[in-house]
Amino acid sequence: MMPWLRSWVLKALRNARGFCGPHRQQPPLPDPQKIVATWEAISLGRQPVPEYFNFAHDVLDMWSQLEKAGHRPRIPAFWWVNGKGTEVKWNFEELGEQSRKVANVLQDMCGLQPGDRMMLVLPRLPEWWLVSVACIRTGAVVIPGVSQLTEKDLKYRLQASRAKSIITSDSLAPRVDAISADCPSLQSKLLVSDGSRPGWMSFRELLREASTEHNCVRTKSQDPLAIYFTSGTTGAPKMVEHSQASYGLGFVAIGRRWMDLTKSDIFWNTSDTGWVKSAWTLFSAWSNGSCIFVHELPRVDAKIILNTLSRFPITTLCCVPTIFRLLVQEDLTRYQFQSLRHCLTGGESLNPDVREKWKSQVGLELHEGYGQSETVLICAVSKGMKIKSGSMGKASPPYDVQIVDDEGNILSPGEEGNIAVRVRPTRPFCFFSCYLTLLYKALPTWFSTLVAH
Ligand SMILES: Nc1ncnc2c1ncn2[C@@H]1O[C@H](COP(=O)(O)OP(=O)(O)OP(=O)(O)O)[C@@H](O)[C@H]1O
Repeated sequence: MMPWLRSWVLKALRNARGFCGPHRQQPPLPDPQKIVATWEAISLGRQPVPEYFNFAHDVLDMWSQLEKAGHRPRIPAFWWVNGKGTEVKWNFEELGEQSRKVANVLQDMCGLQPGDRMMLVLPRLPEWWLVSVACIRTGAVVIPGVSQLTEKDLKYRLQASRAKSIITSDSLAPRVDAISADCPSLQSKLLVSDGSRPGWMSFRELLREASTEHNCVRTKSQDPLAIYFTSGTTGAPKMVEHSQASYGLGFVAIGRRWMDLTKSDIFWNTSDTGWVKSAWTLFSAWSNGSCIFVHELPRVDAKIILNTLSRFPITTLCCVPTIFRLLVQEDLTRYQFQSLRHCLTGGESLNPDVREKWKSQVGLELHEGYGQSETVLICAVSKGMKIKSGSMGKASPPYDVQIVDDEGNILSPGEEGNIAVRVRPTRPFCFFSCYLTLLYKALPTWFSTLVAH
């Protein structure tokens, strides 16, 4: 064959097979607004959930490409400060690189396979966000916990979940050592520390050596992503499993509508990393291309929070009502929050007095939201909604939320009852998959919880 003809045939074949060689031009990147709008439509239940979905590959790596192509302002994707002058800033590309390294550590050093479970108990350190993303890259199921867990709590959680690996810091490691002989499933322990400890692998050392090359696993939308233990208000903590889609896609619209997040926003949620709210922030902020801001905040201190809000260009703030109660006790006229424009709260009842004080001194409303470990956001006061004292807002789509009696009958306005989410005939995709032992099928038509206030 003539050389020019051969090269023409080869080129045509390559293009026909979708070969990504040097001759083939990459298709132009879609408009970020259109991509987020598609994810948002899925998260509102208006479009079907795709069969395969992986947040790290489909969302974070997409933002990394969009960012490289100049479709995002030059703000970090992750911004961590410790209040002592140390800062960590990653854009989406750097976040991708770092989390791929962690994925290699989890796979090669901890032997984690898709579906294996890893317990993640760290204070607000950047490693928490890296491990969360790395678990998604490897298909490992993350089980976050708070640093206050006692030996008994740890033993219960490790035994019940049959976690294969745990990653934690110096303060919790002795408690894990005290009970690990009773947890036969636990095969590897990673320590996030500048020191070392017998029986533990040094996470930071392994990370230094790890490769940045990693192939993200292809996960189905229904594959497990995370297991949360509920607070145990009404009995022993239950193990709630969420899927790749329920968390990975379930927060896009919540991020847009309740949190009012865009690719230009810098979002600070002061929540402990062990609470679901930390994961809620991760998925809602990053799917909308926003920056997650974190202060190490070893102890809750109103002055530190107010100074941080004055010093950094934080646009969106989320704290539990208890923290807002502390903040409004300070002299807020001494602070200027140049960039702050939207405030959120949830996790416990908000006292109207706190909302009014915040509004009168800062000039911003507090937008309340309500949800449980089993759900994403159930109802909320979205931006622009009329704020009524004592109300937690309106149903957050795709949920059909009603107030029902103990038999599941819908009550009239003004009657006291249970907050209920309709789960039959159509199960909302963002609802939890199952309690680890109690199958979803066992639930009645309404999933309900006693109204707490
Ligand atoms: N805006 C809010 N106002 C009042 N309470 C809230 C609000 N948001 C969340 N909550 C509380 O947080 C709880 C969700 O916490 P979580 O799912 O961890 O477990 P739990 O329901 O407390 O515990 P368990 O199911 O183990 O008894 C809600 O049930 C509710 O009591």
